[in-house]
Amino acid sequence: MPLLQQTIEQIQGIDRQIEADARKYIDSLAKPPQSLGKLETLAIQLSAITGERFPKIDQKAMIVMAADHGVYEEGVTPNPQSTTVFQTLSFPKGTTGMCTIAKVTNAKVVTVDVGVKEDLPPDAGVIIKKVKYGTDNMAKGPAMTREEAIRAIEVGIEVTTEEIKKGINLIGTGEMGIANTTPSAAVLAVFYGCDPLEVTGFGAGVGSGGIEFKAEVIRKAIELNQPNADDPIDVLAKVGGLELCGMAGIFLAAAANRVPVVVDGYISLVSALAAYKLNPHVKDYIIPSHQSEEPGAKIAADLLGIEPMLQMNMRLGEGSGAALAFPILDAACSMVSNMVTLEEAAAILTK
Ligand SMILES: Cc1cc2ncn([C@H]3O[C@H](COP(=O)(O)O)[C@@H](O)[C@H]3O)c2cc1C
Ligand SMILES: O=C(O)c1cccnc1
Repeated sequence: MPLLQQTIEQIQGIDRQIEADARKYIDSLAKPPQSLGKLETLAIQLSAITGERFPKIDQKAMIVMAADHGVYEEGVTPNPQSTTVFQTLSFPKGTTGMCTIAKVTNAKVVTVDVGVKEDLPPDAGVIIKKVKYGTDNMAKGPAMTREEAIRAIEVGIEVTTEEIKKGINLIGTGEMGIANTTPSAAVLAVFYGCDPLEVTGFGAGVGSGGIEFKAEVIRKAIELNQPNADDPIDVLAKVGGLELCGMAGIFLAAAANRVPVVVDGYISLVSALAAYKLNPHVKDYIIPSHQSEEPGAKIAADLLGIEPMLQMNMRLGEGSGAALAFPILDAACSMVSNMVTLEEAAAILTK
């Protein structure tokens, strides 16, 4: 069976019994019920995902998918496309914004070239799994073929499965790809069935035509390619991006292997939504992080039914918000592992 199909079929819902047991145990700790708020919900979700009352997330990885976009030539961003290359090469050095946040919890950074326009040096610490040299311009035709989209999703599955085999027990999703808020908005507009302007934002900067022009390019691409909203792979292939596919693969592989996966901002959320449409159980394995400033991020999170927990006015991408959620997850695990129960605490009196 092809890898994508096999992975989709492997995904099952989380264990509701363990979830209920975890709730009961956390309620028995020395605190008023639910007084640790979202730390409790996170701990319960981690237990239900892993099947462990005391979940371990001591081997963390940020997986970054990097790729370029043919739609760049329409002028949707003022940033040079070469930014994708130098930023991608900076991840293994640990010097990007996300990397500096990931360092706080000693998270490993795994960088994957799934479709950067140029050949990267083989010794740069980037995993080279290039499906093609950037997408084609979706304003002139499909961004990629269905086969290429499937291959890019499989790259995400392969890399993630490999990391899990090596012992990684917490994953965060990240991306790098100049112009990728444009396909993100296109994919979301198709899934949500709205006018692109509603989900188009500033990204890392807009060209001289502003957000209206960016939305017009997206409108044109959707009209031309007619993606089928009920077929997530068709949508990703026609108006998506290679790193969006790669990240969808990360979500699928994490869920298939019962490993928690923290979703970053707008671009990651759109990929998560595509993976969710391939198997709705994926949602159980997704842990929210921050509320990106991009207007579409809220819509994507609502469609997924998850609530971002951090309001930090961030709009960088790269996985920065996901990495920022890692210490909070550590706190949730510490709470379950180290707190005494109310009964144990009260026993001090009788000693
Ligand atoms: C220096 C720099 C570093 C970045 N790191 C992430 N992004 C972010 O910006 C891009 C998306 O925005 P747009 O669609 O407007 O191009 C992605 O690469 C995203 O990760 C960056 C952008 C820049 C310029
Ligand atoms: O929220 C994001 O993922 C985002 C927002 C702006 C630019 N790049 C990424």
